Amino acid sequence: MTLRFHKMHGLGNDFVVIDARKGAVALDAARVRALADRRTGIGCDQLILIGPGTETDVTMRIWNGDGSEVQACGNATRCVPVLLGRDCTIETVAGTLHARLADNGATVDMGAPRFDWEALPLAFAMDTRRMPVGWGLLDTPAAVGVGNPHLVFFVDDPYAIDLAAIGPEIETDPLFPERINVNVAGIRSRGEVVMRTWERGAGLTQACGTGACATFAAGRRLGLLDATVRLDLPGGALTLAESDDGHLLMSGPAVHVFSGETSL
Ligand SMILES: N[C@@H](CCC[C@H](N)C(=O)O)C(=O)O
Repeated sequence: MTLRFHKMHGLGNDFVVIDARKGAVALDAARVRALADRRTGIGCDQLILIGPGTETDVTMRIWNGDGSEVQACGNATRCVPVLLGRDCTIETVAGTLHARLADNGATVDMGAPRFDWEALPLAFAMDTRRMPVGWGLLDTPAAVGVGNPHLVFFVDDPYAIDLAAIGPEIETDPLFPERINVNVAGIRSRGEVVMRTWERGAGLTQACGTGACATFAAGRRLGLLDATVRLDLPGGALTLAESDDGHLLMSGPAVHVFSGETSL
């Protein structure tokens, strides 16, 4: 049976998007890995399954390329209104998100960040503002939940960090029972940040929307950033703004590249 898909990306963080609003699609970790494989499959960082909503326009489920299902995906959330061609509400396991079309992409209300250690989770209680832990050259991170868990290290030069080497060690540290996404960020001014991400279940990506959200939220919590910030990721720039009620509003591009069919 052939499976129709859409290939999309947000700043090079790429997705296979399956629209199952008109008919259920069976997915498991093995099929996700097969579809995500960049040599024998279609290839993507994450696989996104869109379904019919009851209280919302649609539902969205997210799997990393390693087959792990996760709670949030910022760049993919911007792809949904682009695919639908309209503003929409999206139900995810992390809650309801509001997305609206904007110039060449979308703006998404990603909700309020979480800072409590149990929400991430961490294996035991700890100050998540400046954690008393370190790995190699990286230490004293902040931890932030934006539907999924993130660690944020503020460093002088994010491109001087061998993230491909240290990322997997941190991702799988026993301190993080559900693993964790790892962000390194350099603050250029109160309105500009340069950052990179080692993603849980996907590795180094060109961009991580929830990573940008977490970095912005951590910087705001530490009094280092203004209420609207440009974040420069390897694949391009996102704008993060804090709403009056403390929500994270993320704006940036989202692109439909092609559609196709597969027998995988
Ligand atoms: N690239 C996504 C994040 C996808 C999930 C993440 N790797 C996790 O495991 O939590 C984004 O743009 O937020």
